[in-house]
Amino acid sequence: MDIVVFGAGSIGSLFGALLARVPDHSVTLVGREPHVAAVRDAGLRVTGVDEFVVRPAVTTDGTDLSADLALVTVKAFDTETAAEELATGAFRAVCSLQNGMGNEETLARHLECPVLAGTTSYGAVRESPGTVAWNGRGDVVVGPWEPTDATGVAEEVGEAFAAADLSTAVEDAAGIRRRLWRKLAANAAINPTTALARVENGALGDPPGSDLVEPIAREVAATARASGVDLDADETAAAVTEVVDATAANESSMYRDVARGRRTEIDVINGYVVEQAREHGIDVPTNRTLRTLIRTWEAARGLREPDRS
Ligand SMILES: NC(=O)C1=CN([C@@H]2O[C@H](COP(=O)(O)OP(=O)(O)OC[C@H]3O[C@@H](n4cnc5c(N)ncnc54)[C@H](O)[C@@H]3O)[C@@H](O)[C@H]2O)C=CC1
Ligand SMILES: CC(C)(CO)C(=O)C(=O)O
Repeated sequence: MDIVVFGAGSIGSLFGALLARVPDHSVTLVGREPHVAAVRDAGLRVTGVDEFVVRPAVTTDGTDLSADLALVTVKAFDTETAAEELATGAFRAVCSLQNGMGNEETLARHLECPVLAGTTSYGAVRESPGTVAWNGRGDVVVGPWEPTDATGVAEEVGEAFAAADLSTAVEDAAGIRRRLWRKLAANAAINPTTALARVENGALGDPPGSDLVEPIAREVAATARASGVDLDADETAAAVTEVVDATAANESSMYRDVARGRRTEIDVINGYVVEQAREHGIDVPTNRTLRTLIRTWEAARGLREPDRS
């Protein structure tokens, strides 16, 4: 399969490298300098879980590309620009592997090809130009964003991932939405709390940290149900606790963003929960407080405009 990976940062570089190992796949990474120059000069080095070097095609120009699949791996606040650039090319399908919600709607607004949603628990950090650290093996799930199209394409993408030895599952549209909401619950509970308390995920496994996990997860589950996605509150809270335990040694992505003074994905995580809850007349005070705290930090650091609404 011909695959463009749009956003050759941490997870994009890892997926690009794993897919590029398959002789039948042809991979093009779209990224920024100096990473692109380093990959062009010496290849893309993977360290950690497995160590290898691949030589995918690489470019800084995301326009006028064509492939069977475009994998979108930019941070959520860059999805709009990515979609605009991808819309100048031609793809059989585009698939987001991003965290948070709303990325698929943004892609569908700009692109005519079928949009797939994806979620992954693989872990990666791009440590230096040309090198990505593969920190954790996980799984990847894909499915069509809309119920009416793309089931066949989702199966093909699943096969392309499986050929790269990625642990892959394919869901229908209802199934992938449930998966995304479940991941959203984990991100809503873990990311802002660990970022604000400056702790690894495992600190939420016991009181007082664990006291926050349940109310956040329950608010997300209630919002999901109001949005037509059947998430049981007890199961969701238990699933989030499992993620806390499984990733106990991790610094969450939001903790890393805040520690490095970078903008976070708060808008598509707790921000999304607050917006959806408001539409359905549900109160989500814990999510609202966390969203506002992280937004306050971003505004104070000049990473976002102050909210006037
Ligand atoms: N890193 C991880 O282990 C995981 C990340 N995710 C999600 O995947 C998404 C990406 O995360 P990371 O890879 O950690 O972020 P990252 O910041 O390391 O990578 C994104 C890359 O996209 C590049 N980019 C953005 N716009 C571009 C454009 N127009 N043209 C070329 N390059 C562009 C950026 O320069 C950056 O290198 C996020 O939504 C994140 O939550 C999901 C699962 C695991
Ligand atoms: C699941 C979790 C919380 C693992 O760290 C994650 O996805 C993130 O850090 O963004």
